[in-house]
Amino acid sequence: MSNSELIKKIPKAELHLHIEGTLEPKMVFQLAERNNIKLPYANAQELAAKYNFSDLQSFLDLYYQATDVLQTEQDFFDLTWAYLEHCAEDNVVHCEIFFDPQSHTSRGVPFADVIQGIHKALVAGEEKLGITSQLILCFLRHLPEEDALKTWDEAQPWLSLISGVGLDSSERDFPPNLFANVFAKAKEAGLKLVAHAGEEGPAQYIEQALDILKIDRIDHGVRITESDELMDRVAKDNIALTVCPLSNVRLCVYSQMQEHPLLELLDRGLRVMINSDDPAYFGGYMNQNFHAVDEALNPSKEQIILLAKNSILASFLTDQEKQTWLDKIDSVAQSN
Ligand SMILES: Nc1ncnc2[nH]cnc12
Ligand SMILES: [Zn+2]
Repeated sequence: MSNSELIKKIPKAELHLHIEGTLEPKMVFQLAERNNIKLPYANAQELAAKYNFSDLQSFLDLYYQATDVLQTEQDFFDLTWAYLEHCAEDNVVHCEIFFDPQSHTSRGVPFADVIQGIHKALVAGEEKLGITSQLILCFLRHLPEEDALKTWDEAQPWLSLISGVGLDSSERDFPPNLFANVFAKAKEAGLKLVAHAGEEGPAQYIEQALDILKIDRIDHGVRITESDELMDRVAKDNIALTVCPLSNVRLCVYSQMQEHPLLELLDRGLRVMINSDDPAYFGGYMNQNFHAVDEALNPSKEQIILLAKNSILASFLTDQEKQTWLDKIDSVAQSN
């Protein structure tokens, strides 16, 4: 089997995916029309032509602007359903999805509409496509912790639909320790904890996220390469890094995919896997990320299999569910 076939056939989980980052230019225009919103672009091509980013902030400015078209429960349902169809195509069998409630509630969209739209699509995804999922509420770190605490209060009636909390948005100058209180509350409530750290920010932010926020999994984390000591610690403790190769290149963390440290991290024993982050903006969904890595870094079959296994191992599935998928991965890997 070629690497390309293996990538298509192998079951995998996606653990780093912002649902708002799946809003394709075409859907921006469809929703703008449905919701009577005037956009500052003539058409979807003109909007897509702006997707030329110099860093994280240049992307976030456009990303938050585009989310304005998401207004109703139906919009959130349609957005999530479209993503699940991509999962089905790419053999993503389980996904753990981020959503940013503050970017919607700040515009007057009720929290209930956001979460119910997403949740109903996830339920339909399991029924109709056999894809399992979990939901992770992300706090926006460019806003004060007070705002995150208000969002945490708003989330209380919906905690049964949420598996974890995360931390995203502008990383530089917004270290994890600013969010110690809200993460402590989420931990107390028994939720899983994740945080973007070491995407653009320094390796110390990864350390803070582990030591102060007590996170279970690191999002991005690629700047861990700056600290041998931290790499050893994270490998020893089996803390996973949800790496996003196309995102890192499109946001200029690396100037080209050939420079990406994914395989070095994997060979060093870190639990890394491939994710798409904001696929509508960065050039592709799960398998496009795998193919880009395959082309630039020339991984072995064993490395591709390990990346898929790590996606399952680092997920918040039960041990039994994990074992079922690991066995399926082995059987696909052994079939020629
Ligand atoms: N790559 C990313 N980093 C931080 N915040 C984000 N929000 C959406 N995508 C993000
Ligand atoms: Zn992200």
